[in-house]
Amino acid sequence: MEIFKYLEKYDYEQVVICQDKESGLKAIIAIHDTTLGPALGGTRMWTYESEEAAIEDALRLAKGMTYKNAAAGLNLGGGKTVIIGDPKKDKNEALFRAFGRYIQGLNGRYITAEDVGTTVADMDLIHEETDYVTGISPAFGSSGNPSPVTAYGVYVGMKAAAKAAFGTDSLEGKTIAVQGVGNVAYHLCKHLHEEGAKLIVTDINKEAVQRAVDDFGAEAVGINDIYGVECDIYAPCALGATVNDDTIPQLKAKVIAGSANNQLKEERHGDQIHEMGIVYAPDYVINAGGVINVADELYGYNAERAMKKVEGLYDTIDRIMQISKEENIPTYKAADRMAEERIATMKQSRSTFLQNGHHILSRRK
Ligand SMILES: NC(=O)c1ccc[n+]([C@@H]2O[C@H](COP(=O)([O-])OP(=O)(O)OC[C@H]3O[C@@H](n4cnc5c(N)ncnc54)[C@H](O)[C@@H]3O)[C@@H](O)[C@H]2O)c1
Ligand SMILES: CC(C)C[C@H](N)C(=O)O
Repeated sequence: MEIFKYLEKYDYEQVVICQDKESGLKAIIAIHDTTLGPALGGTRMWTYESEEAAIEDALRLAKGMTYKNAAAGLNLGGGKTVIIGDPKKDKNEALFRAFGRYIQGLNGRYITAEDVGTTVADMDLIHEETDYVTGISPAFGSSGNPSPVTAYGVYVGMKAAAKAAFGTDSLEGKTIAVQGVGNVAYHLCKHLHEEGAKLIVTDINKEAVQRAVDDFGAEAVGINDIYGVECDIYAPCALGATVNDDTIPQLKAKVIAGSANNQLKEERHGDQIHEMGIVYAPDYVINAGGVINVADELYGYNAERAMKKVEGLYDTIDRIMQISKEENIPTYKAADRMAEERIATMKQSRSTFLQNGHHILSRRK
């Protein structure tokens, strides 16, 4: 990867490579765009095939957060961190505290939270070194684990997508194929089960699968069988790029709606599913519940206010579906336009110089 060429192409602001020999910290903080406010995005801990793969993931995820935060109406820019390591084996106190010190060094340009492989306990360790972290323990007045809220947002967004495909937003009797039943998808399955949906699940973690089978009567299938199962909705809730050349021909679902980030391997896959008549709920719109929830901490956390905003994801997805239908454009394009227009408008309106400029962090004590 020619890093500066890539940064220039997608207009990234900053990439910070963090190393701490004693604790084993190897992290990449990517800040994509801070037009709307400080970059807020989670920290992923994962075993990457190569350093290049880790940098690429951080960059793609950071750009996704710019669009997610903009489309969700938040006054926040986009950033993300990846920590290279095995979340089961490589975590230690010093690692997260060293990472917290790097975040503190950015002086509010980047705020972190949970993502795949990190937990509230990890955020609490980061919090020992910096205030620029959300999703810490509720005992600190924080919102805690964002996953159940993300799941609720995916649930209401899925209903709006179902309305576009089936003419009703009821999920009762619908068959939903859930890929990955981790933190978000477990709670999503709970909502779907309660509404009377039939669940088909898969996961590389056998215990996670068994929990869904036991708790929700889900049917378990093999890792690669999930794409081709007879179902109404495919819910990608593991990692990204699962809508691709290999999987699209297998899909029987009429709707794609799940929590994973970067579901389309490439944009052309979004065009392809649109032409096939598959209704796609854009990933960064439907999965914004968690960031909406943690962002509320910056105003002094109020669960009721945050949940009301998360419920609004139904209307946002509904609006995207309408634009897509009226203009016959893929839903991902309708969502991108919505996000880009907000950033462009705010860039214009915030360009006036203010000696005492106000921003979202001004309210923090
Ligand atoms: N946690 C949040 O609040 C949040 C918010 C927005 C988006 N997301 C995104 O949603 C997705 C899930 O997040 P999470 O927090 O639930 O993570 P998680 O790690 O708890 O769950 C992911 C699950 O996917 C499984 N998995 C990994 N690779 C798989 C594969 N190839 N096939 C099947 N299963 C596989 C894992 O074993 C795990 O159980 C991620 O893409 C994340 O970025 C999460
Ligand atoms: C800020 C976090 C809740 C971010 C979350 N992992 C996401 O991808 O939206």
